[in-house]
Amino acid sequence: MALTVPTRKPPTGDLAGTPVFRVEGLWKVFGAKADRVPAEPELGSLTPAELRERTGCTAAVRDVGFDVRKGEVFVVMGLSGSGKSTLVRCLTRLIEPTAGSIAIDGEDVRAMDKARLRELRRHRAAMVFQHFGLLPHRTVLDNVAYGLEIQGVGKAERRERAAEFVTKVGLEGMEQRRPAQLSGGQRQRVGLARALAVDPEVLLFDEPFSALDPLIRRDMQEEVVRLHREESRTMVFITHDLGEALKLGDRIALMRDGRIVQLGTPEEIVGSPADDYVRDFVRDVPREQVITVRAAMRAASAEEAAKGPALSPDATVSEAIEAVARTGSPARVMDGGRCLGVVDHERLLAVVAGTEHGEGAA
Ligand SMILES: Nc1ncnc2c1ncn2[C@@H]1O[C@H](COP(=O)(O)OP(=O)(O)OP(=O)(O)O)[C@@H](O)[C@H]1O
Repeated sequence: MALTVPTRKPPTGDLAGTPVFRVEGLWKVFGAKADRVPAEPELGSLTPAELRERTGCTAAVRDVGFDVRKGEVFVVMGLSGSGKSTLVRCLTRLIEPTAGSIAIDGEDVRAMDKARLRELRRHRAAMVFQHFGLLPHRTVLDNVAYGLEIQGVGKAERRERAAEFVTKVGLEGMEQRRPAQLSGGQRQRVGLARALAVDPEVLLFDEPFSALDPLIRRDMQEEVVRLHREESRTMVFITHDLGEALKLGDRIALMRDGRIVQLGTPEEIVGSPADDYVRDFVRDVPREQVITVRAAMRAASAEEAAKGPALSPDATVSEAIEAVARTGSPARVMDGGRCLGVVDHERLLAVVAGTEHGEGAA
């Protein structure tokens, strides 16, 4: 699998740890007797097929809980039918949850009235769909301005803001074109600019790039990483593509049959799969491109701590292999002036082979 995972720092300072969304005990069950399923533990523990047989219901989301932290890209990943879209649509009640709680910035989403919900979807948590719903008779600029128009922003201001975001997504010079005069990737950029222009606190992406050819898709992924870096906007991103999840996600929730089977950083998911299902899922991932030297290092002797190439703790094993091969000596993992540990040939090969214990050094 061709994959490059950019080394990214987790959000720090004010951004770290503050939840935008907090979800607890969330269920979405489709079917006539939906309410019974979360209420009766015996039903909740059945397999999807057993549940369908016993009750005629489908539990698309089953007892899910997680936080989306401010400034992170939170990826919801899983195979088709695992419940990703249902889960993300429940966040703004595009689908009504059956049970559980959802809060945005501490406010109870399930208690919101219609007006408040409209405000939530327009201003606070905007959804970017795979087919962006561009208006064919409008120009690029007017399509981008459309979300602002709905918000009641005046014409001069919305044109100015729209122009700014057209430039931001790299479509300068195409303001007067219509959607039919654009490539698929350019249309996606218009949709992205439209979502960004309304300046929502959170952007929710539902597999926005799955219809694109691989090169344009990579372009758009890089665009999202860049926009995220520039703006630190909180993003929830649905995908069934593991490579995309690893590339974009600060954290990934891996779903199966409506449950989250593991929630963690790309490194945690690849380095310490929670069960055989996850292990199988990530089996073909080049581990050296995801696992960092912080996880791969061992304690350094006094002599090792004094010399050798220096790496940041967030450097990947792949980068370390290059440094060690170049110099022929173990690489030091440095945090400021402090040596946290070293990685040598043996440790690095163990990661590539998947036989390391990943305990790191103190
Ligand atoms: N309106 C509905 N009525 C009944 N069952 C539904 C409904 N919507 C979704 N489901 C079922 O809920 C489960 C989860 O569907 P969901 O669309 O959330 O999965 P997904 O992971 O987003 O899949 P995909 O990647 O194919 O979009 C599936 O079994 C699906 O058939």
